[in-house]
Amino acid sequence: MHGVWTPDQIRAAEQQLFAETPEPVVMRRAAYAVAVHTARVLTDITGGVSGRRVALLVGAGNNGGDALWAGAFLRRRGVGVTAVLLAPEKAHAAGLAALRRAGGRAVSAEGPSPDTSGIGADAADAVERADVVVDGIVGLSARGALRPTAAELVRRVVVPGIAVALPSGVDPMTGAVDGPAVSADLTVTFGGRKPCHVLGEGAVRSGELEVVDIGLDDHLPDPELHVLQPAEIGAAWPVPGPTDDKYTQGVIGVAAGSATYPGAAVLASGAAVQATAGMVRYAGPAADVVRSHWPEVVATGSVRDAGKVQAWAVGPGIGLGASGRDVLQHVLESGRPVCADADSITLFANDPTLWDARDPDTPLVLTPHAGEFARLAGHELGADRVEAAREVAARFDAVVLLKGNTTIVAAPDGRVLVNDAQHSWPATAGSGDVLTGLIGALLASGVEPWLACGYAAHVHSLAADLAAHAGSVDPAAVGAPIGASALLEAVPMAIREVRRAALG
Ligand SMILES: NC(=O)C1=CN([C@@H]2O[C@H](COP(=O)(O)OP(=O)(O)OC[C@H]3O[C@@H](n4cnc5c(N)ncnc54)[C@H](OP(=O)(O)O)[C@@H]3O)[C@@H](O)[C@H]2O)[C@@H](O)CC1
Ligand SMILES: Nc1ncnc2c1ncn2[C@@H]1O[C@H](COP(=O)(O)OP(=O)(O)O)[C@@H](O)[C@H]1O
Ligand SMILES: [K+]
Repeated sequence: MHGVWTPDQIRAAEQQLFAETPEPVVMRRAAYAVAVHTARVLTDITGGVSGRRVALLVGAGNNGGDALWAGAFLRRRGVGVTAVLLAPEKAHAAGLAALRRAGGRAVSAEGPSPDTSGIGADAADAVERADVVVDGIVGLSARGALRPTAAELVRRVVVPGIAVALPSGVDPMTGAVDGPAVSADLTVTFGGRKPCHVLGEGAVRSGELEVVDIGLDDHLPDPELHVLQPAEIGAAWPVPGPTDDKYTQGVIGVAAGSATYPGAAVLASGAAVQATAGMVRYAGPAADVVRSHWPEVVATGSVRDAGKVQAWAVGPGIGLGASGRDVLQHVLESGRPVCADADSITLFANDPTLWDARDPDTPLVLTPHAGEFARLAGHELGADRVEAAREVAARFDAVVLLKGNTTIVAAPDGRVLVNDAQHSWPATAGSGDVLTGLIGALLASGVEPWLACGYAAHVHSLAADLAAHAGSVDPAAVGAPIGASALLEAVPMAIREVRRAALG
């Protein structure tokens, strides 16, 4: 599991570190790493380092200081370095002096004769002629949208960009972007991942991420967020062992679909069939359709005669009427872990007395998309999706999986997992039904609910990616849109992939 720390946590750890290692030494350590990675990118794209050109975009704080020191190190390797200073009077003095000593140049972003968009000729020239641009505009202390001159410089960058700490223009806490922002090919960050590297637009804008050790590790508290790694998902994914039979692996009950929406039942049941080996029971009006698609499912017409299960997946397509309500109430009273999705969530929002049906000691997972989340929370989902999910998880004492390009999984005790899909192929009708089946199957196997959601979200987005690329894992392959059935079909491939990662 990778940890993710807030800017405040990182800053506090830095202060502790500075008590044993002077701040300038730490900065040079960070900057040296930026220089090493910039040299690597220069070599990748131009075949060498010496004689290449780098433009540094330098803001008013220590982020600019990092960039200036990195420029000084690059000069020593024969790189032509020009620093474009956004606030010349506030530029990091020691970094600027080091760059100049090494033979680097510094120009003002706005002078001497700015064009109509406020950029000076020397600055425009430096950005235009660079092989690589290093973004040291703003780092951990970024506030709000980029100011106009910084925004204009960022708009002009067309060559590969290396972001120092984080891509400027991205909110460090939420990853949200408001106006122009750097789209980095590579982000070199220090001490640990920050929320903007794994959330929303920020995850995309960060490009490849290099986390550099600057000595913070011993000073970092528990991380704010967690990101699961494929290998740990693969190692934990339940597969049958020598002494297992169909019952020992957990039986999942699927209560989904209706005469109008039989597809939801087929997709959720199919996902449960493919996720784990045990047994899937289906209960609802789509029993015949489910049986015809998945003959291995034991299907009945009603939750009341479904038989014994270890967990329930409930909601997709059950409707908002009395029968849907009755189904939800029944599974909540079963004393088994429940993954409640889709109509279940709206039913809870419409009738809060349903919460009373729940056994307080039995885990509940809620999997809303943004619209369902607003109904459940009683307010719109804002830019801070992590805090929103955390608040609702605590309020309802449930694990909340908030769907989207970045999936957030919040536990009632405040732990948060993040799954960044890195693509949008799952954005297709019915793919949520597949996710529900995956989570339910993992719950039935006894996987802890917070992790079950994290494992399922990862395998779900990976399955979509594999399906879109017809099974190819070649990053250069071109994808094509898929439907939920194709995603479902790719689930075993995705499980194989994470299990392969676990083997090393
Ligand atoms: N401490 C250390 O030794 C180490 C620190 N490290 C590095 O320091 C970085 C943190 O440095 P920091 O705290 O100085 O702030 P930073 O992120 O550079 O930005 C602050 C300036 O930006 C400006 N600004 C703000 N918002 C803006 C906007 N929207 N658009 C435009 N400008 C905006 C604002 O300007 P002002 O309002 O003052 O005019 C403010 O002064 C960290 O990310 C890492 O890179 C590493 O070297 C490891 C060791
Ligand atoms: N832009 C996106 N990028 C990646 N994943 C997405 C995106 N939009 C939605 N998803 C994922 O697709 C699934 C959609 O679920 P849901 O909205 O419930 O669809 P449905 O009700 O049609 O099954 C969720 O797993 C969600 O996280
Ligand atoms: K930056």
